[in-house]
Amino acid sequence: MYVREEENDLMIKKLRESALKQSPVDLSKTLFCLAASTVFRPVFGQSFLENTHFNEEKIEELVFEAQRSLTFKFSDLFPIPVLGWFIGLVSSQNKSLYNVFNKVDNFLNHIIDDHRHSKNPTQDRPDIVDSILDMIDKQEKDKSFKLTIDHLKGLSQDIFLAGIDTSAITMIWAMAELVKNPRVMKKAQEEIQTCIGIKANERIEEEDLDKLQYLKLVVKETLRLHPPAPLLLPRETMSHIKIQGYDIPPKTLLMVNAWSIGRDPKYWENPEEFNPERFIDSPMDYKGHNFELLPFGSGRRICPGMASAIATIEFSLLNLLYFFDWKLPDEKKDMDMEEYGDVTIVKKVPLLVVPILRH
Ligand code: HEM
Repeated sequence: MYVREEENDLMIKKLRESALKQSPVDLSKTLFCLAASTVFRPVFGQSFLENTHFNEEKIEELVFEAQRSLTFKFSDLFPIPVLGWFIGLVSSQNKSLYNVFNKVDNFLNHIIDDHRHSKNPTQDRPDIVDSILDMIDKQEKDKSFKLTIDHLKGLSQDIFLAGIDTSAITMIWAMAELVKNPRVMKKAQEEIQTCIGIKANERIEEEDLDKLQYLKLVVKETLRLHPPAPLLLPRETMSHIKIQGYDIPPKTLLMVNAWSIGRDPKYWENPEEFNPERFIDSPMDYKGHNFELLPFGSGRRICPGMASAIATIEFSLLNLLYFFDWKLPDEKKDMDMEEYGDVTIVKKVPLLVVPILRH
């Protein structure tokens, strides 16, 4: 069975208990944990979550702390590098960056130590860290390229910082939009009912996703309105360029505002409206070919995790909509859609909703 299926089964089991009690659940937390374990297990294995003090909550804290430290630095903004560095020093920006780097490095050391020394590896082993450690140990000495622990740490850090919260944020916004727009929720559930029906084994499988079209449009519309990385990742010009009459010298930091492009009335009709139907019969996709929709970036450095993220997001939404109806807690009148953040944009107020059992 796939990791994704196992993790969703676990999530549904816990949500069923809340549904029986008719108590609200913090879906923001639930979906962050789901995204964390779905990304972690194939790469780092389950055992370090069990063998060390790093649980999903600690990981969430570390991911957000590290991402906050990635926002603009004085050294990025001042043309004379030493001046930016000096302001960073007196404002203690350099110190906090150094502290976060140490925390992430300490976390990665834990993972590597756990893989090197754990006598009783639990499920999911060998995982990707095991495979790379094995390659490091067995590589020939005279090769010009040498794979090192630093390469392993770099790869792990990329996956850790780029792969977890982005998927979680998308699922959270998708569920918030669905609860806020009952027409869309109903239509997505009707499609599931028609195309999948009632599963005899009460389990959703990844293959079930192939039968659904509208759910995929819901995800696309969510990524238009709520790209998790609103400014993508910074780029630097390699040579002198001219954009719309502006001269841009080499080595200039450029940001692409995918958030505002996705809401630009020049390209989108009623841009603030959550309307997945806008993509019916439209060739527009998020794979980097249409510059009106760039949640994963474009070009050579487009997000390498796109296919995996989409599968995780679509599959979890399918599970949530197949097993439950969703409503706001009685005391709430409307869904709060306030956004927060810069490197990533999260839903500021946790998504508190009540699951009602369908199956
Ligand atoms: C909805 C989920 C996700 C979104 C919206 C997203 C978005 C992005 C964006 C905008 C970039 C920068 C691309 C550019 O500058 O053109 C990026 C880069 C990256 N993403 Fe994702 N991502 C997601 C999920 C993932 C996952 C699941 C992984 C890995 C498990 C991942 C790994 C990476 C890595 C390693 C990079 C850096 C690539 C490079 O610089 O060459 N991402 N992502």
